[in-house]
Amino acid sequence: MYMKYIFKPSKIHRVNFIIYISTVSFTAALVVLFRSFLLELAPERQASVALSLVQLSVFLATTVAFLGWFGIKQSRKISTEYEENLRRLQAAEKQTNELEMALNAHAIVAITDSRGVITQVNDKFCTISPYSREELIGQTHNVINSGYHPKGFFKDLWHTITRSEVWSGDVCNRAKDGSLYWVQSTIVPLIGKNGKPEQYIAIRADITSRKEAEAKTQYMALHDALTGLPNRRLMTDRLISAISSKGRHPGYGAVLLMDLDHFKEINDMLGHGIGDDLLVQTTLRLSCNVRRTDTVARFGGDEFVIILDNVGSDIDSAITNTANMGEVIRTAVAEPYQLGSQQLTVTSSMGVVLFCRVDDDPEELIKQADIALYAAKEAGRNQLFFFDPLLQAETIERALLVRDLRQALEQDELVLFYQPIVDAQQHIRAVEALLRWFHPKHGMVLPGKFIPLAERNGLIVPIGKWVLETACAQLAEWQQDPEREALVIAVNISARQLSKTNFVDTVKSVLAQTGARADRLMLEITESIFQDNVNSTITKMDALRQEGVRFSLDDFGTGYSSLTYLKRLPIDHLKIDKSFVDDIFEDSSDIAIVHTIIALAKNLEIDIIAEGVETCEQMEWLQGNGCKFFQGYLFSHPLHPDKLNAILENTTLLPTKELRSSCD
Ligand SMILES: Nc1nc2c(ncn2[C@@H]2O[C@@H]3COP(=O)(O)O[C@H]4[C@@H](O)[C@H](n5cnc6c(=O)[nH]c(N)nc65)O[C@@H]4COP(=O)(O)O[C@H]3[C@H]2O)c(=O)[nH]1
Repeated sequence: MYMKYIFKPSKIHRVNFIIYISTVSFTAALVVLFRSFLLELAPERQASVALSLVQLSVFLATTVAFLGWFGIKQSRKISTEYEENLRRLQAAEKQTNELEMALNAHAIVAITDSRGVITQVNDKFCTISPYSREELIGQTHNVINSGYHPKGFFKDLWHTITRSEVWSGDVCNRAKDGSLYWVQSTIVPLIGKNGKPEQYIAIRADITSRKEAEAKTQYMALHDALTGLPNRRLMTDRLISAISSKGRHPGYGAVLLMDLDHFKEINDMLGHGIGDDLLVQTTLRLSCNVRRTDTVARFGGDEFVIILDNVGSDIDSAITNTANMGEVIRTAVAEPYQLGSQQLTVTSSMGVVLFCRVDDDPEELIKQADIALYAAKEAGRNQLFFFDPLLQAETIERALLVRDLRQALEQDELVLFYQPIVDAQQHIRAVEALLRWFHPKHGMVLPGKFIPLAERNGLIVPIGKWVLETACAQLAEWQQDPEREALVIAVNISARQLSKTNFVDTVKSVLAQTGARADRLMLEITESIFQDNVNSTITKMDALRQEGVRFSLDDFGTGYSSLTYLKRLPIDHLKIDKSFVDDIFEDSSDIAIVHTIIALAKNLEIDIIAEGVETCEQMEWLQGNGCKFFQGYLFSHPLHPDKLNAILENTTLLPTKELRSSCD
């Protein structure tokens, strides 16, 4: 196409050559012609004509010379221009080839006619699709339509390119083997003579891996890494849409907040690997026991949120259906788990709240479900509680109490009271350390109100350590006085404290720091301690017993049956719970239990302490049946340390003369 703008140099040389030859021939012909012309002239005219001819010849020769010089100059100029153009052309061709190669190496290219029928594709298109060229040409792009995009997407695309505008966007296509791939596509219309697009060139880049990475990042931002369940963020989104759907589909939905009972202990005792395994297995059970439209999400730790869509059109059916679904979940979770080499049974507690209004607040619903869950836990776990507005006030009160309890230690608001434990002669042989909290606003708070709260949030560990330090400091003081040095202090130890791996070291270091004798310290544990990891508990007890520390088992017979463990337990005393003592004259089965406990203790050579003795009759009956030690209001209420020390100043005999005489 460039040929019309330039001459070929060979042609120019040929023209110049012809001009030269013609000029020389023409001059030679003139000379011959002039010569014959001169010869025919009269001799006297020959000189003047010859001069004129010479002048003409000089003029002609000059003209020819000038023409020749000009011709050469022009031809050189044309030749230089030609070479320059040729060089440019070759560079342009090279660049075009390189661009084409680069385009083919990186882009998927297709050319279609104005109807979208494919007329050309490059190799890349065939590789990615992977259809052959023959299979593609003559087809429209429908052949790779993935169905991923809504119809409007391609409508917009066509609308843009038929208006002769360039369209760009990300498109998901389906390959011949059915897999999906993503391309970043630019479609350029080629405008024909009529001013309308007559072809389209689609240039695309494969962005499948980028899209996959984006999808993975998005998945990770919205899902829990361990279980793969929707996380708190996605759960909130789902809850928002479930609430807003109530405008279109009236009726009730439910939010169920579930957690595993004693998960923390399992994690602490069996390790985080087992804990994780338990969460994954729980996830499977939850997912298998909800409907496809429901959402199971991990809220954090061992807490799961289940959004139950459409649980009923009226409140009664919603409550019944939700309770049934909750029961299915609770039962599924309670099936034994195989965790590594061990089998474990874990129960769950659930708090439920129903919603039916489009303006329900998702955060508030979760808070209410949490309040209901808290209530389910308080009521003994392994059950489902519906949210009740009355619960809310109680929960707020408890939350405030926990806030204050955190400061109670620092603010010196805790005091250790002591309740005497006497022998049959009412000599004080030991005292039980019982915690009292003097709240600046509420006055004295009993442990029944704050110990369970402290257990729940772990505050019992620092509080328990303070109790141990205070009791041991008291022991060390009594050790200086021969009258009181034989006294023993019983300290309540919670399961949470005992589960700590450093429990033995903590007790030993408190004994060392205070200088208290180990054999004057009695640790009171309850049967609940044996729910988990009995072997580790026994090992810790053995280690402390070797130091001289004694153990008593509190609330015996009220909770988990530890009869099987009783034989293995390194305990020195068994405490008969107040509830049995209360009923020894009322309930024949309680009498039988007390008889059995006493007989059991005798066999195992363990001393019995009867707790909650309030009457002389109770004491006489217990004494008559082999009980040696007694604790209860009959002898003394728990006493402030000053009061106790005042009593113990002179004697360890309780100064309750009236009591003794009334019992005599
Ligand atoms: N009605 C009646 N009650 C009697 C009688 N004799 C004793 N009691 C009460 O029965 C409870 C005996 O303590 P517990 O079984 O160890 O039960 C304790 C113990 O489990 C826990 N507790 C108290 N102090 C501590 C502590 O320092 N650490 C831990 N972990 N728990 C503690 O709180 C529970 C309740 O303690 P308190 O309220 O002091 O209640 C005490 C005591 O005041 C009686 O004759 N009649």
